[in-house]
This record gives sequence, structure tokens and C-alpha cells, in this order.
Amino acid sequence: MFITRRLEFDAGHRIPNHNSQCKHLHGHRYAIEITLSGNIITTEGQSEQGMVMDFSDVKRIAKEKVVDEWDHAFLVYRGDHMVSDFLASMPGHKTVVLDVIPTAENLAQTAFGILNGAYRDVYGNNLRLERVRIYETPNNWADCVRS
Ligand SMILES: Nc1nc2c(c(=O)[nH]1)N=C([C@H](O)[C@H](O)COP(=O)(O)OP(=O)(O)OP(=O)(O)O)CN2
Ligand SMILES: [Zn+2]
Repeated sequence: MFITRRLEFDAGHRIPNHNSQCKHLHGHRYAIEITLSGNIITTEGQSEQGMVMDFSDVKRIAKEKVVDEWDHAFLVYRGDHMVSDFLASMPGHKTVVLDVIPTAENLAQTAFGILNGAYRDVYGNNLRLERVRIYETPNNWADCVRS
């Protein structure tokens, strides 16, 4: 069984070497979809009976580990020195420095890496993260799937 929880957040970024307008500082209303697989919990009387995981727990973990960290932040590539140095000069600015260029693909892969260990199989139902999908725009998205 697969379940998916969607959350949204706002963030700024740029693609420093892009040959068109994405090299400019700009932002997106991103969406992240977290897909988990597992067996349906059958334990009588348990709050999670009938679920793979309570959607509110999927949300809580995603917020704590990724969404609240990235929301209203500027996501900058560590090698984008002009922008990362500028942001570092702004006291208290919410900046997330990434080892990769903040494309949808790299954000999906980064989020997968963060979340993979965060969804734990506490009910013995083989719960695991299967996919992280990042929407950069409603028309553009990237999937990182378990290989
Ligand atoms: N494979 C990828 N290609 C591009 C990415 C990416 O992350 N992965 N990112 C960008 C830019 O960040 C850009 O912001 C994309 O948005 P936009 O230019 O608005 O995209 P479109 O014009 O194609 O969207 P519309 O829905 O047509 O407005 C570029 N490429
Ligand atoms: Zn963009």
C-alpha cells in the first residue's frame, strides 16, 4: 500500500549557470509530495488501525525535517559564491546552503536523503519512504524514487 502527503512552501533560488531567466534571483511556491509504502496496521484499538501511517505524522515529520527549514528561505548552491556571500552578509537571513544547484531534481534528491531515515517503521508494518516529488511550478516537477 502506498500513501502520499503533499505540503507546500515558498522559497527563493537561482540556477547560476542557466542559459535563460532562471539565473536570476526568483522564487517559487514549491510543493513536496512524500510517498510511503507499508502494510495497513491492523492492531485493534490502535489510533493508526487501518492506516499505513497517520497523515498528520507524515506531515509533522516532513515539516520538522524539510518544509519548515526551507520555507521562506533562499536555497543557494554552495558554489554560487556571489549570492551565498551576499546572503551571509545579511544578519539573520534565512538561507539554506546546498552542496548542489537548487534544481527540482536536486531538491527532490536532497529531501529524499533527509527524509529517508526520518520515517521509521515503529509499527512493524514495513513502512518506508518510496518517493519524494518536488513541484517547482504546477507544470514542472522531479521525482526521487527509492532505487
Ligand atoms: N530540469 C529542470 N529544468 C529547469 C529547472 C529545474 O529545476 N529542472 N528549473 C528552472 C527554473 O528554476 C525556472 O524557475 C522554471 O520555471 P519557469 O521558467 O516558470 O518554467 P516554465 O516557464 O517552463 O513554466 P510555465 O509553467 O510554462 O510558466 C528551469 N529549468
Ligand atoms: Zn526557478
